[in-house]
Amino acid sequence: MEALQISQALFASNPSKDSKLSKTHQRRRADLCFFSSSLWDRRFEHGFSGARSVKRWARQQSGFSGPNEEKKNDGKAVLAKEREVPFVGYRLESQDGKEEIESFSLDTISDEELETKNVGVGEEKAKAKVTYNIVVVTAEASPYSKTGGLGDVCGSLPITLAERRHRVMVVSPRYLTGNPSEKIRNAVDTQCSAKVSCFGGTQEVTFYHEYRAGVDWVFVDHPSYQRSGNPYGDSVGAYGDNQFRFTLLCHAACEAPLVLPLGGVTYGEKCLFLANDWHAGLVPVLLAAKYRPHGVYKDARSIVVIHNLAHQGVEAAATYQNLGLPSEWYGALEWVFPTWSRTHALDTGEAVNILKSAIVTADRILTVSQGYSWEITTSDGGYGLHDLLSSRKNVLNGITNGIDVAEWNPASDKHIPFHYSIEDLSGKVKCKETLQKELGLPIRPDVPIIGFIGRLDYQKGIDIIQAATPEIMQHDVQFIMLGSGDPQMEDWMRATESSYRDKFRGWVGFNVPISHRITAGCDILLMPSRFEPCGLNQLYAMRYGTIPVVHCTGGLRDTVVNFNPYAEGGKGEGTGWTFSPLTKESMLSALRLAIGTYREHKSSWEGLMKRGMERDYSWEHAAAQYEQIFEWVFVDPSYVR
Ligand SMILES: Nc1ncnc2c1ncn2[C@@H]1O[C@H](COP(=O)(O)OP(=O)(O)O[C@H]2O[C@H](CO)[C@@H](O)[C@H](O)[C@H]2O)[C@@H](O)[C@H]1O
Repeated sequence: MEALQISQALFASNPSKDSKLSKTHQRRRADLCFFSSSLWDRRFEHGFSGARSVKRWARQQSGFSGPNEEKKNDGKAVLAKEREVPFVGYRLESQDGKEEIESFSLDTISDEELETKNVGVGEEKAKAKVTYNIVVVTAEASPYSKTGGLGDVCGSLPITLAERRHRVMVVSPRYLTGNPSEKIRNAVDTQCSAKVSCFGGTQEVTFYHEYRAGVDWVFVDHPSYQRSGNPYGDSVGAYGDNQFRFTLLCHAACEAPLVLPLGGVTYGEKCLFLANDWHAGLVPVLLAAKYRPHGVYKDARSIVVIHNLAHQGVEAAATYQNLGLPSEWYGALEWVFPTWSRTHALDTGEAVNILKSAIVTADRILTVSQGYSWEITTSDGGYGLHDLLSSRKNVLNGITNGIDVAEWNPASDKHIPFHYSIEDLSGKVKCKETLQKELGLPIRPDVPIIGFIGRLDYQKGIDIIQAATPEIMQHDVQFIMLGSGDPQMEDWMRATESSYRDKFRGWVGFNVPISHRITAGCDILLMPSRFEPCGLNQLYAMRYGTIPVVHCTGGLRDTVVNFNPYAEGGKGEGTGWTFSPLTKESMLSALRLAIGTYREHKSSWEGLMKRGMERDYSWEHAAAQYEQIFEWVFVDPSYVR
């Protein structure tokens, strides 16, 4: 606080400097005078060293002066007016243009009402009535970076939110080596940088930007993101400095709305941060501890979105001092391991837990299905955080993920050899034959193919698959697994392939086109996940007429309806099989039912396929539910003031 007073005094007593500042700088300084001296210094420096380039870049982006053009990455220019003029803060607007807020409750509203209120009728995309400036902070966003479902969600939900007229920025690292999409290289250097005080020094990050599909994709550039391997690790294991890398991301993401004049205007302080998983977990803490005490981000809100509670960003307690947080905020991150999990007698179990800090400081908490939102409040599913999560139950919601229905569409998928639809399924049989040929399996359209796609991780129940494989192989089936992760499991897949040459294929690696071809070519998708916050592969499978056989947990329980052949006057209902408990025996009996139905009851099988294919998996419905949460988060005062 002392530092703050000094910086303000200095500021006030130096009018000569003021006169040299442009109006923009003065405006920025008005924001900045709330900052502590170190923050102020950084901003001040930024204002002089970076402002020229920021302004130049802003001109390119917005056409504020000079030709009214916006330069695209391919060198072509598009009129700035084609881009909807951004706004600062959130706006309330009814269809006839008058300002209005209509509030309704998710608990009381029916799905049909929600459709007509927000999802829209007919072909035209729905527009939100209340729109916000949204900053999605994430470790991955497809197609720029993806190791799993987090990338899918953060690559597609923002586009739907933007289509609904929210102003949306996605902030993620600019990974350059390893397994990045070439697309990340299209982003242009904004020549705008921020200095972050953490880990005992000052780190400079630079912002890159691409405006695509109505979304501002912002990439934080720093040497620590330029590694071989994937975003989190390489063949040796997880990177040792992931806490550092994602601390930088969080600091940078908090700066981005203040300093980046995207489309000519910054997002400003009245924005809503969606902090995804532990990697973005410091964002709510930074808002509360670093910015709000200085009057900045007082009107912002934050929601932590939990895609996977098993990963919490836990490190030794001593690392707290590296995070760039005031010492008095230690309690927010403090985490003590239970005695039984300590490694030796002198181990005090003291640690810092980044996801925990987000849970205790964010304004609201979201998970990616309703089932999972309940599971995480139980001791079985809460990974030690269940009591904390239960204590915030009133702001904890679950919204089932949607999918990118353009990328995952069997009628137009660029990765599959033949297209098909609910009206004409013939292309699926051809996809199956092509897949068998591609993988060197006997080409037999009559044999059911079982598929598995996913990280080779304990979460995904791969040990159950491993235990059940000898019995699965006794059936006349083919089994294809695609995955990477646990090296022992990778070896097991290779060994199993050589034991069952005509029945089993194990593709070790991460390959998006192959995942599409397996989804299209298989008949059954197996997901014995131990827990599954939402799960996307079962959604992709159902959209592709591939029948999911899943453990009845989390989002799998919420999205797969168990097959009942007697329902609907014998027409049957359901879209797959759900089994419980998670044992080899119950998985095998569900698989036996599926295989038997495939062989003996062709019309029931076709019914299963069609019911799955006709469901709406788009993000529209979920986006409307997100908007309800956005409305609530701004109705309440911020949780930490
Ligand atoms: N080897 C491989 N090659 C190619 N593609 C591969 C692959 N392995 C996995 N994938 C792809 O990665 C994605 C995995 O998504 P999931 O939702 O099934 O799981 P994940 O556990 O990563 O996500 C977490 O976040 C998501 C999003 O919220 C939740 O749905 C989920 O339950 C939660 O565990 C899918 O697109 C899948 O096709």
